[in-house]
Amino acid sequence: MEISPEKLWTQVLERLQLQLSRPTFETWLKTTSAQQMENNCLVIHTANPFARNWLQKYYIKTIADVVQDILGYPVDIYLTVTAGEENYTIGDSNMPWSFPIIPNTPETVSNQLPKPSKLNPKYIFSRFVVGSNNRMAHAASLAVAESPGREFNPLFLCGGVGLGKTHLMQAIGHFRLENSPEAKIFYVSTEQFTNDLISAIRNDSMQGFREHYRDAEVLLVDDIQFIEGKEYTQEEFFHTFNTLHEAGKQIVLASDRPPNQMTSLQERLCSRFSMGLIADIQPPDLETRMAILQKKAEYENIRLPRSVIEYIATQYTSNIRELEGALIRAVAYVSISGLPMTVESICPILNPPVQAIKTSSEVILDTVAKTFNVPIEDLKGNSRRREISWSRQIAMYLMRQHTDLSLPRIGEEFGGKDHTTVMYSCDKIAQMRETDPALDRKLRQLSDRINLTTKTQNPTPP
Ligand SMILES: Nc1ncnc2c1ncn2[C@@H]1O[C@H](COP(=O)(O)OP(=O)(O)OP(=O)(O)O)[C@@H](O)[C@H]1O
Repeated sequence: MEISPEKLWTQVLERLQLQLSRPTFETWLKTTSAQQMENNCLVIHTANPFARNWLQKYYIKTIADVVQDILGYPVDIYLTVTAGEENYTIGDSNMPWSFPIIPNTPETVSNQLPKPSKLNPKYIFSRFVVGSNNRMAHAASLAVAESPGREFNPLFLCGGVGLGKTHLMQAIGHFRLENSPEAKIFYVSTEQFTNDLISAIRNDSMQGFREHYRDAEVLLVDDIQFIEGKEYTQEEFFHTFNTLHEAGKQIVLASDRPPNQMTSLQERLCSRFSMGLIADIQPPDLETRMAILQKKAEYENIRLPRSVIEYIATQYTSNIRELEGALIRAVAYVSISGLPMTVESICPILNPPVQAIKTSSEVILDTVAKTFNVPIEDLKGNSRRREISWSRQIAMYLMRQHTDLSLPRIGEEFGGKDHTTVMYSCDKIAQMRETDPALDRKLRQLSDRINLTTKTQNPTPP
């Protein structure tokens, strides 16, 4: 069935209106329109660069899913703005807040050889701010980039969420490619490695899978903690690791914790992961946070008063992704509202997260169950009823914030859900929170309640 781009977009907007909160829809989507549809690419016109970049960052996948749902096949979504901005192409490193676009891939390619992921053009050494929190990780990454396979092999980068592990890892990849553009630099998430393995088994193409990964000159594997508990992936990764290591090829791994804290990791892998250099990244201090904001603003050509930089940097202390998110929100807000860029203008929209006190999964389940009036068994169950799955997603998100449990362990707390379900829920709530003030308020209240219960249960000794 042929459908015009305008009609298609009207249907997409109708559905998105139901899925997204009102402020989100009104601010970012209401003024969009479809321009054309050609070669499986739907071109959407957005009101201004901020709306375009915001949609690109937070809603491109949601939009693509809805379009695919209506058409029955995937298409690429290309967001544009009016005159003056057309020179940007998606994935262009000059584009403010751009992210590399990974085209929707039809199912049929799953039986072909694994494809290495693209590198984010922004994740280069020159955009990385070095501070006391990441100095060693940065120096080691640079050394590895300059002489791969020599000094630190493997290089194991570890640290909390949003602290620059992926950035450094990909910077190594960019550096190598700049020096030798034909080099086989493979950047994969552990998830992708596992998926490639599964599809190789399914398609009887293990040989191709092995040859592909063992052909890497530099293998960069992100989120290696997700290999925990996956026996067969560990087995296969062990052999890939050995082949590459023996051939003097560089391996770089990133994880949210060091190898010896990864549960259900084979002993032989644990010792291999630890045999090079383990470099950890800590949360940045105030000066480093300010320098990161400053650099980001310079690259994006945004003039930020020092007072604003200082204000944002003081509010967001533990996660650079959140710090950058706050800057994006502030810039978008002043651009749309027409207010000057001052602390007074932006402070109402910058609500730093409530400091989440570490607690037990029971406290979280209990608080969410009481607040939403949903039995704990339902939170742990498989019901897809809207209010139950919504409460479950919120509980998963809060468990990520208020505990040190890994995603697979959180999945276990919810009756054995897969870690990808947990990851999806956490990402979804985190993204919605950014643009939905009512949800943000609710999550703050919940965090406050959880903190209070935890303090009451474990009062600090006088
Ligand atoms: N030192 C830094 N200088 C400049 N930007 C940074 C720095 N550290 C992190 N960032 C930026 O913060 C964001 C999050 O970083 P990144 O994705 O590398 O974190 P991560 O540690 O891999 O997080 P996760 O554990 O969630 O995978 C990125 O946009 C990155 O460019």
